[in-house]
Amino acid sequence: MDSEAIKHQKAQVGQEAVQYIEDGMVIGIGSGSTMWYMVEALGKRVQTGLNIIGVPTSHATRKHAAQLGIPLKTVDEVDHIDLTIDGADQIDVQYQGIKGGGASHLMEKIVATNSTKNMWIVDESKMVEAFNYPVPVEVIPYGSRQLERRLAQMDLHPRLRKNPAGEFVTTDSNNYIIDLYLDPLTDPIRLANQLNPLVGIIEHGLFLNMVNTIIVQHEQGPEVINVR
Ligand SMILES: O=C(CO)[C@H](O)[C@H](O)COP(=O)(O)O
Repeated sequence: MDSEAIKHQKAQVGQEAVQYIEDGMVIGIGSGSTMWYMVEALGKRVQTGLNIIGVPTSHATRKHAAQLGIPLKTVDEVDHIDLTIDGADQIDVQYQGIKGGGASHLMEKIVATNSTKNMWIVDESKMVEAFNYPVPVEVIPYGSRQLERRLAQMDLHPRLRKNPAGEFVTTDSNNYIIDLYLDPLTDPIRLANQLNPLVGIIEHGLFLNMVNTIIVQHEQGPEVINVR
């Protein structure tokens, strides 16, 4: 699929997802380019009378949603979140996900795990047999190069993420990202179990057994997968 077709599918699925938002809901609002379209569509519904509270998962999403007049609260200011809608980098055949390509997976995972339901919205290029996308790991800057060496010793092919200027990418929580280049990654649960005990890791981008509904946009239209 070329990049124009992918962009078109992201826009379509972003608009599609807004139909699932009902008056009175508290909505977790994910991050990334697919979610950008969803936020635009949600803004239009709010401007025509929809009454919701949004809980953004990144500074970028907060800024975008606020500009459109979407009422917002932080995850600590709400007592529940009815539904979180978010993008994903890849989804495998077990409906496990990799997130964090945009470096927002820590806040996204905190919002997701505090949500009654989670929905992912993706273009069809994101659906894969086995993951072949780098797994992002958010790490404390202190000791991050030692951690990178440790991950290399574990054959996890780590690389501290840098921006085009060659500086370490920092997250909204002022941490670094180490990407693990594992291709293919067939056992994400095993990888999560390897990463969880390591000191200095705050959160990895494996979102396991977490999604309730996936909307996959195809050329012919959206496909809704009810996972759990
Ligand atoms: O996890 C994320 C950000 O941390 C995004 O949901 C993921 O990277 C997908 O982004 P996009 O919609 O731009 O392809």
